[in-house]
Amino acid sequence: MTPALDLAGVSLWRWDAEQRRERHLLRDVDWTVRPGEHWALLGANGAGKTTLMNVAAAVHHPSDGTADVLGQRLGRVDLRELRARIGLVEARTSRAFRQRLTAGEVVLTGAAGTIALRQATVDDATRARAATLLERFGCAALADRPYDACSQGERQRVLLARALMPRPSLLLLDEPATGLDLPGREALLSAVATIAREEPETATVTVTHHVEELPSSTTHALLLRDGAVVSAGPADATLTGANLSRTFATPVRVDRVGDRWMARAEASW
Ligand SMILES: Nc1ncnc2c1ncn2[C@@H]1O[C@H](COP(=O)(O)OP(=O)(O)OP(=O)(O)O)[C@@H](O)[C@H]1O
Repeated sequence: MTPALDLAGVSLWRWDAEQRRERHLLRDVDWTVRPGEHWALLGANGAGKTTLMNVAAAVHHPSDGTADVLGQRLGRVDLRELRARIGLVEARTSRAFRQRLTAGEVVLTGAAGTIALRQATVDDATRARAATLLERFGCAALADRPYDACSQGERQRVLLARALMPRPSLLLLDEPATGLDLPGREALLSAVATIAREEPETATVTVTHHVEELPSSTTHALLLRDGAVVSAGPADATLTGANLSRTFATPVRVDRVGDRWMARAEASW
């Protein structure tokens, strides 16, 4: 089975004009994500999570090493075609919908991966899929509501439905629960767990700072610090107090609560 993601020795650096030297954002990252796996990507602010997601989303090329996304080697393929097979939910996507689209129309734009909607190009099958996805995430009643008028939590679920329109093989969620209240967060996490159940071949990666924001479907985790992998592998073996303490450079205790995780800083006094 072709991995959804296969990164070997991936490093990425950028020229830092202030310091007048190259700055490493990723260092020698090895990472394999297989179809049907659901990864958590955790790290402190500035650890390189978004940079790594941008490699996975075929947005950035590594400066060194190789990155195969859905079996295609970055640097050798048409990125637009590859990106069409990847679902991406990030804050930037939400901000892009400034025009007056309804939530249902925002989902429809996912079919072509555009921001604007060309109604004339939308066929009945596309409309039916959009309706099914809205229903699946408890958003059927929002279909005709202006997207701008939806709550933050509703918008995130609408964006999840949008990302699934082209039946992506790889779904990338960059801090999907940020800014959501408790019911909003739980509704989102349950939507992500539903994807894991109903689209068994789809691989997902969820970026977060908080283990409490990981869906119950999480199977694996990769912990990043200063652009380097601290630990990666099956979730229960990776999301340990010792590993998270190294990742966040502070003593952390982790508890498994049912099918979720909870972490808190160990008192240091
Ligand atoms: N184009 C760039 N040029 C120089 N430095 C960059 C560039 N893009 C990102 N960085 C730096 O690389 C580091 C990693 O950034 P990245 O956004 O990947 O971290 P992150 O783990 O997603 O952080 P956060 O949790 O705060 O979103 C940061 O220190 C950031 O300032």
